[in-house]
Amino acid sequence: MKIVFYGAGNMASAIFIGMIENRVVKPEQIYLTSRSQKEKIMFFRENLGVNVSYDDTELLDGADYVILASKPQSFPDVAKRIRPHLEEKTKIVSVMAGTQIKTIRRELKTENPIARIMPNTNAMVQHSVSGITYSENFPNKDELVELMKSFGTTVVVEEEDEMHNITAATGSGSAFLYYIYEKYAESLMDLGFSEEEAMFLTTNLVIGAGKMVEDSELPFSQLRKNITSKRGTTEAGLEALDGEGIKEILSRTLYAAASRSQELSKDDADE
Ligand SMILES: NC(=O)C1=CN([C@@H]2O[C@H](COP(=O)(O)OP(=O)(O)OC[C@H]3O[C@@H](n4cnc5c(N)ncnc54)[C@H](OP(=O)(O)O)[C@@H]3O)[C@@H](O)[C@H]2O)C=CC1
Ligand SMILES: O=C(O)[C@@H]1CCC=N1
Repeated sequence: MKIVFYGAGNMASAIFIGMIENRVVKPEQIYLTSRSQKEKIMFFRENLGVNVSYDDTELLDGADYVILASKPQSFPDVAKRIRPHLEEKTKIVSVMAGTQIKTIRRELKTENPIARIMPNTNAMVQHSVSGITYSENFPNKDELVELMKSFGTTVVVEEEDEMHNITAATGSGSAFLYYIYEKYAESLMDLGFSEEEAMFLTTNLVIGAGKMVEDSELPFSQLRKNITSKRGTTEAGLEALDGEGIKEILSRTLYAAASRSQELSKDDADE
């Protein structure tokens, strides 16, 4: 199998590192290209043993999958590179937020099978939860799902439009959680901890809570209740959090992200 990544940035590298670490593909089956940051992809060649090239003929010759992993705004340039060399057998898989299958088809001027996936950077530790949707002519869907299992779990989305919500929930989702961790650590500093202490406490709290969520069969609400004593410290803190409208804040956050995905799909949809 030959898998070619157009773009080797944060998301692509999380995917191919996850694939290689899980031994689902061999490094020599992976080809990387980028726009200009050659040193970065040479680093991957030296450290992982993947192939690197800027020759589109060589890259696309016999490719089974082409992964579109640039920013949506760079896609027209990527499409120009791919278009003249795309073979009929090559399946196209896009990780780009918002960019619709019909837009990819139009830019690449192709009837080739296209899938859109929406992973997250937890792919690097094989814990992405990724949405996936396919064009009608996509063959052997199981093969792609198996490949994706190497970097986490997958959720098949029947309607492409549902990808907007998946993008908000999981594509962007870990960034929202990291931001909460950041603010938690900053608030510990307000309480009087040093930066080092605040980072140490927050990091271990997050790791421990993650393991509890993984190992325990209890819902989040029960895990919370198990910590909350009547008229105790946790109850006091939770009342303050609820008073600030934590649920509404998170709803607005997710709504803003999903709306941006919709806007991105309109930007490129009908020009
Ligand atoms: N980051 C994330 O958590 C997630 C990102 N996504 C999607 O993944 C995509 C990439 O995001 P991310 O990895 O964060 O972005 P990065 O900026 O980290 O990476 C973008 C990559 O695209 C390359 N690129 C740009 N233009 C071209 C070109 N003409 N030919 C070949 N390669 C090109 C860049 O090369 P160079 O470095 O040389 O400029 C770079 O390697 C986006 O579409 C985003 O919506 C989806 C889910 C999660
Ligand atoms: O911020 C973005 O647009 C991309 C898509 C999901 C995560 N990162």
